Amino acid sequence: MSSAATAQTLDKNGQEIKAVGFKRFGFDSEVALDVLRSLYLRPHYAPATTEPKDAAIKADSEEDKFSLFQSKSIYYPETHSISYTTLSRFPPVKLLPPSERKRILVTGGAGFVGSHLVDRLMILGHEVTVIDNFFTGSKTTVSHWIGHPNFEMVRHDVVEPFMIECDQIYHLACPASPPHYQFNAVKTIKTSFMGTLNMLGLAKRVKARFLITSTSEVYGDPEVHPQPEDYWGHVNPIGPRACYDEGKRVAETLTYGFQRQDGVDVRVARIFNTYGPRMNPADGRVVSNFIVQALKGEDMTVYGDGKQTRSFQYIHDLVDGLIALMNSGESRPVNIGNGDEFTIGEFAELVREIVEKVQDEDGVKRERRVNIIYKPMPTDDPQKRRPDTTRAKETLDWQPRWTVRMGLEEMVRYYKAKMEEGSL
Ligand SMILES: O=C(O)[C@H]1O[C@H](OP(=O)(O)OP(=O)(O)OC[C@H]2O[C@@H](n3ccc(=O)[nH]c3=O)[C@H](O)[C@@H]2O)[C@H](O)[C@@H](O)[C@@H]1O
Repeated sequence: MSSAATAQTLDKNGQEIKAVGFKRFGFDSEVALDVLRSLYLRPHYAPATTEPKDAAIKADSEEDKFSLFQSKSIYYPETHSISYTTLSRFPPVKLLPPSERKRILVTGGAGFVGSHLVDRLMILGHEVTVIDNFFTGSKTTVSHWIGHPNFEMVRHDVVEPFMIECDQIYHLACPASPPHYQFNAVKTIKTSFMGTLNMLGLAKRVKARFLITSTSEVYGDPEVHPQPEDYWGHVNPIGPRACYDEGKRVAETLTYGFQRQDGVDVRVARIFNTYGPRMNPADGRVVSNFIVQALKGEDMTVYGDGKQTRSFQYIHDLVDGLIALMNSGESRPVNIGNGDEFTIGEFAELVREIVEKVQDEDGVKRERRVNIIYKPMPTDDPQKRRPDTTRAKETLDWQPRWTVRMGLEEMVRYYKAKMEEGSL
């Protein structure tokens, strides 16, 4: 077994990360990292720390203890079939007094970002309702909460109105990876426009605070570097990415329209490239592609000459930023991203090195070192991207803590365990 279970996760200042989140703006979002890990990493990488008190259900082994809080899928290669398990016991959640317990709606809550946000809000003791149409999201990302009294999941497409009493709305629903959002461009822009209109209408009606996850893509192929929030962007309105970029731009316009006209309490997060466990391996984005390719021993595909840049943020930093923004008084757009910028060529080499490190720790023999190969550049692919996060630092007191290396190591372990189970 790997030594990774005991490996330390160090932040950008070399301090160990034991918990994520913080108490800020009257909202406590702090959760022990091992508790979160017990919801997505397998036992040999992250033993669960929470011991059940009841002797009758006390687990015999690390493996049993761990599986108390995580649903599993077991793959049977002979019949190419899969068996899903459900939990008989839920991860412990905080007992909040009713005055502090919020009713929170998360649209797109079964997606990659949504599921991590849901984990955090649930552990913190809030009542969470997820709506998702499962186009890119999956029930497996939140299956460990299904049946919990504080949790509800509804199959619903945000292009149709939805009614619920709630205090806060995190509006995440929209396909976000270029191959997915270009698959049905009309549906993507419809989701951004109609979905945001419906959720803003709901926020207005029930007087909920509304947060939309916008994107760095509103800056298009930027002529200003790094990108501050007051940069208006450089977007091709008729190109293949426009359904997403312009969709999110109009969603922001709607959001501020409801604020000005109807007094809706709004928050706008512009999220920069984010990665982490539960990213769909077939997502098509660069981090999942590179890790899966390297783990499978396949060539890693760099598009173009690999000189374009991106700045990668780990999922836990993003969730910290989203929760801080939601509970703050900042209603202007806020960039949430990590300023560590890489060329895609450099990034391919870093991912390859980290995959090899994790394989070596686990005693995996490689047949060969994977190659990095070059493929045509997609149309309108932005040449550079790095967030200016001064506003988030000043108004939210938020800064990313995870190094790209630390986040990548964890994500590699997550995908590797999935591959060993046969579910990837
Ligand atoms: O996160 C963001 O800020 C936004 O950017 C992403 O778009 P993009 O930056 O193009 O993300 P990727 O598809 O991961 O591509 C990053 C870079 O890697 C390249 N790439 C991608 C995949 C691959 O296999 N190889 C490769 O070289 C792409 O051409 C691009 O230059 C997503 O579209 C959005 O969800 C998101 O809002």
